[in-house]
Amino acid sequence: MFCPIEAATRRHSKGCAEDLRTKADEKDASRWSGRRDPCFPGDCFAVTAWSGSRAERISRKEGAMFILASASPRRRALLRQIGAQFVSITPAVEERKDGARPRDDVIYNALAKAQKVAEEYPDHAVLGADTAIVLGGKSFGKPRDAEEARHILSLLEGRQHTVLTGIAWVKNGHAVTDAAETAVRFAPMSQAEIDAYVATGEPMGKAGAYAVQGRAAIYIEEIHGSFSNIVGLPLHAVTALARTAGIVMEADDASL
Ligand SMILES: Cc1cn([C@H]2C[C@H](O)[C@@H](COP(=O)(O)OP(=O)(O)OP(=O)(O)O)O2)c(=O)[nH]c1=O
Repeated sequence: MFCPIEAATRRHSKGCAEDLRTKADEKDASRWSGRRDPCFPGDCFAVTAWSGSRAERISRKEGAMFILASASPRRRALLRQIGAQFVSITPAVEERKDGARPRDDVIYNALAKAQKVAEEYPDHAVLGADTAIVLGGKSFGKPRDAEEARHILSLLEGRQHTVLTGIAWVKNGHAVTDAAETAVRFAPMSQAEIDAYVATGEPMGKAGAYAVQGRAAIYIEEIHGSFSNIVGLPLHAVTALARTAGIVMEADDASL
């Protein structure tokens, strides 16, 4: 069952729920009242009633069942892989990476991304996600530049780390959240191998400075857990969470 967004946020971040609430309040205070009913199974919808220029692009995609709040081509590819019908909108969100509680951070960021888009499209289901890797209690996101990519890879090589992806569905002012964890063991890499890999450009835009679905695959010795989680969207968790919230991801989905 959906929780009110502010409650879901508060669970994962002391003080941050108020930040989101304040922004939303500034935009449209009335949106937060009268939207406290849970979303019942079968309460699905097609994304059809749009207005404005960005919405025109969206409305051409008939049958979209939800909005992916993401700029990530990997997340889009994963959802297409399972036949989900969606449109994507890039949210402008400042991501939180304080490192002390990485699981809370990825859930908070996923919720912030979904909530940002839901502010604009409050009647539609919105999916947000955030991926980080954790090694020795320290969390790493996307590298700023090649130097940082080399540094992160020099820490990962020859060791096991955890990939965490937070996910959040938001609809009608309510949210459900979860996070998936995958253990990944890197083979030892020489400095020359790290330099050559970074020179391909592949690490940029990827949490942990590598792409398991790309050239980095030759350095991945072991994976325990969801593969799609490493690539940015744990498909089992995403669909299971959607089901609990009564969100349908494709038009002819009869699983509810
Ligand atoms: C570890 C790993 C991450 N990644 C990617 C998935 C995500 O796109 C990215 C993690 O960064 P995120 O900040 O989670 O996502 P993003 O900035 O790409 O997209 P958005 O915030 O708009 O949703 O790293 C891979 O593609 N392969 C991998 O092996």
